[in-house]
Amino acid sequence: MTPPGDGAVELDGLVKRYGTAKAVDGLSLSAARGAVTALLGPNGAGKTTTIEICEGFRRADAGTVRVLGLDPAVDGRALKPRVGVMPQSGGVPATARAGEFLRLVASFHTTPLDPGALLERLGLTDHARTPFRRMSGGQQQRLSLAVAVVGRPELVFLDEPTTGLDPQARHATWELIGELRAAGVSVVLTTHNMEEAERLSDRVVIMDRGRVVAEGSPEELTGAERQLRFRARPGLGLDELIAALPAGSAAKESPAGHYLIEADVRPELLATVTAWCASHGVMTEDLRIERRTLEDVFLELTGRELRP
Ligand SMILES: Nc1ncnc2c1ncn2[C@@H]1O[C@H](COP(=O)(O)OP(=O)(O)OP(=O)(O)O)[C@@H](O)[C@H]1O
Repeated sequence: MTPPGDGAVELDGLVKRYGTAKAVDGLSLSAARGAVTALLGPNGAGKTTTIEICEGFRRADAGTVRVLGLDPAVDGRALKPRVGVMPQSGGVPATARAGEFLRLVASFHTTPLDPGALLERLGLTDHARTPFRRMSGGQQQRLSLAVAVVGRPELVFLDEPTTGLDPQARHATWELIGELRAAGVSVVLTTHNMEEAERLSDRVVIMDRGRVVAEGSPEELTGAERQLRFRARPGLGLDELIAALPAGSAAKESPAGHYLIEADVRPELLATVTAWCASHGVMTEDLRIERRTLEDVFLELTGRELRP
């Protein structure tokens, strides 16, 4: 067990202003060693700014930053060989050829991964001789990921590692991140993809407007409760339905024709809802019982949707 305060990343009261706007507004978080921590939030939440401060690319205006116990603004040189960075875009010179560049980066490290094998598993073997600027966006992203991990870092920062990737490339990336974790590497990633956050992370830090609005394991955040969803004709009399449900149940229609029932979902509840629909001549579609999603959690906390 890592003692408190000895995480891979420890941020306390972090503030970053651009002009008069606060991109990061008193943010504190801890990312445990050997775990995957996701910073999840909508566009403009301050995720990239936070991660760039941790990488030493930007200076904070206030607060403390510790990365592997060091201050990236001061100890950049000591951190460089221990930390892998995948920026949101670029990070590789425009004319560099994928294979050569990856081998070059590998040569700076004492026990690198095999660059050829890494290209292979990220589906880049056929593009090993392609200059970075001629690669597609998805290929560039995968090469940036390879560059971030080839030196077997203790900690990697991945800024939106799968945005824009096709499903196959996304799964290859997820698999690689899972293997990093299994090898004891600390991973801090940013995403607006809830599925990604839920599937990959030990801990999710939900950010909004430069602040942490919630954090915990995906299970802690979404809770054990189930909810019932179905589609049916718009404008059902929900007050009447709620009256038929156990006390404390809630039901809403949003958008039109999409219904959500938040209640203690047991077989009796299901029977009550379907019986109520039958007695009102309502044909339901897509009736399903599901756990709350991180999207629901975000909506509840901020009143806004996570999706851009
Ligand atoms: N160099 C900059 N100059 C001025 N404002 C900036 C700069 N970089 C970011 N911002 C602003 O700071 C806020 C936070 O941006 P940031 O890129 O950190 O958010 P993000 O959560 O990573 O968003 P996204 O998901 O869109 O990448 C935004 O309002 C953005 O417009």
